[in-house]
Amino acid sequence: MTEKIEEEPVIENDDLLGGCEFESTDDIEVPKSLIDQVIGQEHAVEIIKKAATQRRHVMMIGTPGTGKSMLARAMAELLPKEELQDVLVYHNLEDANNPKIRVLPAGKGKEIVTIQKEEARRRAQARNTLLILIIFSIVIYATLVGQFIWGIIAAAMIFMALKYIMPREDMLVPKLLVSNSDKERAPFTDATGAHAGALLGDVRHDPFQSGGLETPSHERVEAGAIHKSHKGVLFIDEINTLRIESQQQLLTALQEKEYAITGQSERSSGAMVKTDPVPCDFIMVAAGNLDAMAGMHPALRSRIKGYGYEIYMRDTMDDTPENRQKLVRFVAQEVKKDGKIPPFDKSAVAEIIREAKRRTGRKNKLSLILRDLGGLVRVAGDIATAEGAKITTAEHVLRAKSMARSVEQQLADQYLEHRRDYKFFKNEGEEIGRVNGLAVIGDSGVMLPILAEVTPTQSKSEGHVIATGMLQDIAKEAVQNVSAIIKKVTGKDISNKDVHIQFIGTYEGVEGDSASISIATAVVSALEDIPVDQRVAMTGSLSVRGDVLPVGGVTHKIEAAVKAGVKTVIIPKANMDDVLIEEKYKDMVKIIPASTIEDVFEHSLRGIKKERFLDKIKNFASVGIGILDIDKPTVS
Ligand SMILES: Nc1ncnc2c1ncn2[C@@H]1O[C@H](COP(=O)(O)OP(=O)(O)OP(=O)(O)O)[C@@H](O)[C@H]1O
Repeated sequence: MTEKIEEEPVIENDDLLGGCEFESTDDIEVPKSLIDQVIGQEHAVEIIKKAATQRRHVMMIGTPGTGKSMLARAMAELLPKEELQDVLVYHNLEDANNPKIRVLPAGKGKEIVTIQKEEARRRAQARNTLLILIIFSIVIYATLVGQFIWGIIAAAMIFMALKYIMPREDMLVPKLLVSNSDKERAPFTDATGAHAGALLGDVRHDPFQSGGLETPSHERVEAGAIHKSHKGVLFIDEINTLRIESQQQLLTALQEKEYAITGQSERSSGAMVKTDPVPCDFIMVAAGNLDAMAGMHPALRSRIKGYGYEIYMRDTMDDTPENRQKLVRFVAQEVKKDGKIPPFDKSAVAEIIREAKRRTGRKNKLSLILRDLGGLVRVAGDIATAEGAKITTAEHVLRAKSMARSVEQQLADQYLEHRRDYKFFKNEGEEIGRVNGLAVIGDSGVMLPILAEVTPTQSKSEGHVIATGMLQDIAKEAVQNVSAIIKKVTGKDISNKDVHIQFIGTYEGVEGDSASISIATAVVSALEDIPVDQRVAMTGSLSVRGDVLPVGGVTHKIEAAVKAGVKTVIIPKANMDDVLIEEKYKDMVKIIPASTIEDVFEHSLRGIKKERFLDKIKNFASVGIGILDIDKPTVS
C-alpha cells in the first residue's frame, strides 16, 4: 500500500522556541560557569563533575564539535585552585647537566625569582664597579711610570681573567619553569597535536657551549604540557595521532606523577641535560572519535579505564520543549561569546533551531554538533553586522545558511552543475534499466543514476553480478536480495544470468547502501523489459523479503533530487517523519512513502507490462516466500 505524504505541519516559531519568552537573546541569562553552559550532554556533565572531585582521568569519544574540549575546560574550572604550585629550576653547582627542581606554593616562585634577579643585578653592579676601579688604577699607574701600552694590555688581561674566574650571577638565579601566580583557576593545557618536546618538556640547544658565552643549562629547560597542567587538566584530542613512544612516555608520567625533562633531539646539546623529576600530577582528558580507540596505546587506554571514566558523546537530543529552550540559550551563549555580533531576535533563534532539527536527518531529534551550529550563528551575525543591523533576524540566518555551506555541499552542487551540463541526469521520459538513485556525501545529497543490463551468462557454472563504479559490494548485496524476489515472482533464475550494474559518476565519499531499491528496480526493469519513469528518484534499503528499510539523509537526498529537476521521490515509509526539507522545495516535489518493493515498482515502473508484473507480485506477496529471514534493518 502506498499513500501520499500528508502536508508537513509548519512549526510555529513560538513552538520552536519551547515557549521561551524574550525580545532578543540579550534578555536570556547565560550561566557563568562553563559546565552549566554545556548543552545536551547531561551524562558527560555528571561524569566530569564526579571525575573532578575524585581526580580521575577521562576519555571522551564522539563526533567533533559536540563539546569535548569545552567539557575538559569546564573540568579545570571545577578543580580547587588552592592546590596550585610553582616549579623552579636551579643550576646544579656539582653537575651543571643535572638542574635541580624546587616546588613551591603558587605565587612564591615568581617572588623568589624576582628577589634573586634583583640580588644578582646588585652583585653584578658591585663586581663591575670593582673591575672598573682595578682597570683604572692599573692604567693610571702604567701612565705614571711611562708604560701606557703595557698598562692597557695588563688591564685587558686582568679583566678577562677576572670575568672568567668570578661566578656568573645569572647562574644563581633560578628559572620559573611553571608559574601559577595570579591564576584564577586550575590550569588547562590543550596538547592536541603536540610533538614530544611540547608535550614532555625539552632542553634547548646551546650554540656557544664554552668561553663564558654559554647559556646555563637550567635556563634552557622548557616545561612540557604535562608539567604546565600540574594540578590541572591536560587535554589531548585525537589521541591516536600521538606517536606511540610519546604515548608510552605519557603513561609513565601518569603513573609517576613526575617526569624529568631532557633534550628531545639527540643531536642537540640539550640531550646532555636531564633535570631532577618535575611534578606533573595532572588529570588527563583524552578525546577522539571511535578510530582513536583503535590507534591508542593499549596500556594508556587501560590506565584511563582503570583509573577513570569513559564517555560516549551524544550527537543528538530529543526534540522536546525543554531541549529547544536549551538551544535558545545556546544561541545566546554563542552571541555573548563572540562579543561582536548583534543579538538574535525570536525569528532568528527559531531558524537556528529549525536547522538543528534538519541537520539530524531524524524525526524528533535536535542536533548536538553545536560547533557547526555555532558557526551558522556567527555567519548570520556577521551578515547583520555588515549591514549595520542592530539585531540579527531570520532573514540573516537564511542568507548565512546558503553562504556557510560545507565543502561537501559545495562539492555536491558543483557535481550537480557539471552533470546537468552534460545531461547525465534524466528527469523526464521513460527508460528501461535506468533509475535515478539518491546518495549522500557527508551532509549533502546527490542524484546517482544507476543502469542495469541483464544478459545470458558467459560463464559455464553460474552468472555474475558485474558492477562498475565504487559501490560494487553494495550492488552485489542488493542483487542478491532482489534475486530471491525476482525468482519467486517471475520464475526467472538470475543466477544463470550476468547482471551488469553501473553507477554513473560515483566518486570517493559517496555512501550508497541506500541504493538497494534503485538497483532492484533497475534490474527488474532490465529483466522484464519494463520502462522506468525518469521523473522519479528513489532511496531505500531492501530486505530479502522485499521490505523497504529506513536509510539516513532523506532530507538532503530529496533536496538533491529537486535540484536535479525530479518531481517525485520515493523514500522508505519509516523515514517519513525525518523529512524536513526547506520551505522553498515543498511545492516542487511529491514524496511517496514505500514500505515494500511492490510500492516502489508501482510508482516507478511504467508501460503495459507493468500491471501484469505487479499482479504477479501481489500473488507472491499473499502466498509469502518463506525464505531465510536474514534481513536486518540497516540505516545507511
Ligand atoms: N554541548 C555543547 N554545549 C554548548 N556548546 C557547545 C557544545 N558542544 C559544542 N559547543 C560549542 O562549540 C564549540 C566547539 O566545541 P568543542 O571544541 O568543545 O568540540 P569538540 O567536541 O572538542 O570538537 P573537536 O573534537 O573537533 O575538538 C564550543 O566552544 C561551544 O561554543
